This record gives sequence, structure tokens and C-alpha cells, in this order.
Amino acid sequence: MTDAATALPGPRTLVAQTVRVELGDVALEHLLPRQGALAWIRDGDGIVAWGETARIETTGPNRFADASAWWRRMTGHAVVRDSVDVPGSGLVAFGSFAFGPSSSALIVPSVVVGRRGDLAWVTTISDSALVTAPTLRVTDPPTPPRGAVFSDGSISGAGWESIVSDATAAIRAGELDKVVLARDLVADLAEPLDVRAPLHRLAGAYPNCWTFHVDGLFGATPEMLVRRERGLVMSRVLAGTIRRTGDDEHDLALAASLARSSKDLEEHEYAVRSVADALEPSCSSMNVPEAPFVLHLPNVMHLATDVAGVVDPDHEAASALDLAAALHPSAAVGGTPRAVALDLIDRLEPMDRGRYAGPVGWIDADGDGEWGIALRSAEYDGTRVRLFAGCGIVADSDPEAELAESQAKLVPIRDALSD
Ligand SMILES: C=C(O[C@@H]1C=C(C(=O)O)C=C[C@H]1O)C(=O)O
Repeated sequence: MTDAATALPGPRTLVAQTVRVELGDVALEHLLPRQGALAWIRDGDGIVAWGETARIETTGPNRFADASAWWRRMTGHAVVRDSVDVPGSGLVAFGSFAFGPSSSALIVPSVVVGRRGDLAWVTTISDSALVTAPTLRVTDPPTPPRGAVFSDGSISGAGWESIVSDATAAIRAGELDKVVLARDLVADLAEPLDVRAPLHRLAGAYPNCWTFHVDGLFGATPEMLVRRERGLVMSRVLAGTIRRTGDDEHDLALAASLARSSKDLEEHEYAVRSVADALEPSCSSMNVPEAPFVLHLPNVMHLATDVAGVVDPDHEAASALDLAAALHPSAAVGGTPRAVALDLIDRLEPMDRGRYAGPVGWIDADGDGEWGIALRSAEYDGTRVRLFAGCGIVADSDPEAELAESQAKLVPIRDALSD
């Protein structure tokens, strides 16, 4: 028996009701209360939530399977009235899973507000009776973060460059092809963080990323590990990065060079293969584009490939969460071969990744959902915030350039926390 199985609560009957609402032009993030906010927003669409009707915490190698079994039981016993019936309406849980076998959680909120184009809805979820939808109001403005002081986390920049060199040596010695190494920074704030402030900034500045907050983990990730929507799956694979200069013409030339760079194309190919291989057993057909496109973000550009598939209806364990479990950790955050890369990360990285680079997102009662990779992210507790960034290392990676790349990847969260 696993840790989580012993802690599994007995079957409870959740009652959920979804009704349409008119949100006008109110942004989802403006509805969030200061405490207990959950968020998943992209380009104005998504779901935000608050309150907590149920939760499961899981750890260890079975953290995904235990959470998935719990969710099946909860949804199997639930009473759901859903007049909207789109992915994300009805019963939903938000979740965040650790990169390694440590603490992970699924949270069933008590109120969820969603938007999908012109359609908006509110869902109430309770333990016993039908609850009428609350009147939705724009909440008090968040308190902006003040006085952030940034310092090295577990390792200095120079120290990290030296472990990048160790990794390239291992790759050149033929031990593996690619490993993703990460580092952390610490920010100390003058007052406890009101996480809504960075969420507002991230959702505004990075509209083509998924801005999220689950249980103290927040960020704006450009990488979709897996989206499942009515039998269709999609995974956006990123690997291969170039920093932006702020000069548009120069950036376009850099984008063209990125799309031709054999180092970046090689690194990218490893990541695409790892995703396609993991999705294949659950799909009846798949589309893996032959060449990547360049994804432009305000701070960096990435080589990107959208892998798509049709879920095999006979495949049982193919909810969005099951697929995320099969995909994690992809070569975008682990490496190739996976086991050798994870072992090298354990040996070289002097920190616990926590929930950085793990799956973060949501699942509904049909098994549809979206799980991003928690990148461009941070974990906070009171006044202390830990920011993370990592880079894919291949044989000819240059440690100094990788450090600069990691700094560019820290920009979204740094800016979101600065005065
Ligand atoms: C690991 C991170 O990013 C990943 C690594 C990339 C790379 O090395 O080119 C690009 C995108 C992500 O898949 C991160 O942002 O922390």
C-alpha cells in the first residue's frame, strides 16, 4: 500500500452545479480573493477558483496514480448539474505535482469561474447540498510586492556554470545525450506576498503563456505538457532557446538562426521524440510535425512543436492527468535518456526542485484538462519566494551562455516581483 492510499478519504458525495454568467470585460484574475486563489489563465480565457471542498496530497513514485484514482472515485460519486458542458465546466480539480517523488496535491475548490471566448460560467462545489452561485464581484486590488531583494539560491552563478561544464563532460564521454540543469534564486520581500499582484502582471505581460497559481506555486509557463479536450490531445514541446535583444529586426534574424542551429534542433528533436513516444500508446493516431516553429515571448524565443493525437477510446488510463503522468518528466525538463539524465540531475544539482518543472493544471470529471510544465515559476511562503530556471545542456553547450539563458528565463518572475 502506498502512503497516499492509506490516507485516502472514504467516498464522499460532491455536489456541483454550473450555470452561465455574464462577465462582460472583467478579467478572470480580477475576481480572485487574496487567500486561497487558484488560477489558470491564457489570453483572457481559463478558470480561476477559490475555497476548498476537497483535497488529496500524494507523494512518492505513485503520486500521479494515487491522485488519479482518488479523482475517479470523487467524480464517480458526484452529483453534477452542468448546463454549460465544456471542458472546465462542472466538477474540476486544480493540481500541482512535484518534479520528483515529493509532495503533490489535487484541490477541489468551492467556487470556479471560467471563460472560453464569449462563454462564461460559474461552478459551485460543495460536500452536501446544491449551493447557489455567488454574485461575482471584482475584488480589492492586490497589494504590489515591495522591496524585493534577490540573492543566490542553492548555488551561485559561477557554481552553476561549473556544474554545466561537468554535464557537458559527461555528455561528451557518451554517458547521455541531453540533461536539463536548473538553478534557483531567492527573493525576500518587505511584506508577505499577495500572489494576485504577480498573477495580474504575468497574465498581462505573457498572454500566450499559461498563468497559474496552485498552493503557493505560481508562474506563466509557455510549455503545455498535455491538453486533453474531448478525445483530442495536444502537447507543446519547447526546447532550443534564444534571448531577445529588444531590437525587433535583430530578433527576427536571431529567430532565423535559431531555426537553423543544429545544436538547438538536436536538443529539440530529443524533446519531441520523448513526448511522441510517451503519447503513442494512448493514441489511435498522431501528428508530429517535421520541423519546429519559433515561439516569440517578450523575454526569449523558443523552438516549438505542437504534437497532436486522437486518444484511443479503448485505452483506459488516458485522462489528462494519466497522460501527464506518462509524459513527466519529458526531455524538456529531464533529458535523454531519461533515467541517466535524472540520475545526473540528482548528482549535480544541489537543490530540491520542489514543484518547479512538474505538471501544474486542472482536470474535469470527463478526464479533460490541461497540464502545463511549471516553468518560469516560483514557490512562495510569506515574504520568501524561490524562483527557478533551467536549461537543456547538450555536448557543445557553453556554460556562460547557459547562465545568461537561465537569467533571461527568470525575467518574467523577477519583473512580476519587483517594485
Ligand atoms: C527548463 C526550462 O525551460 C525548458 C528548456 C528550454 C531550453 O533549454 O531551451 C526551453 C524551454 C523549456 O522546455 C525553464 O524555463 O526553466
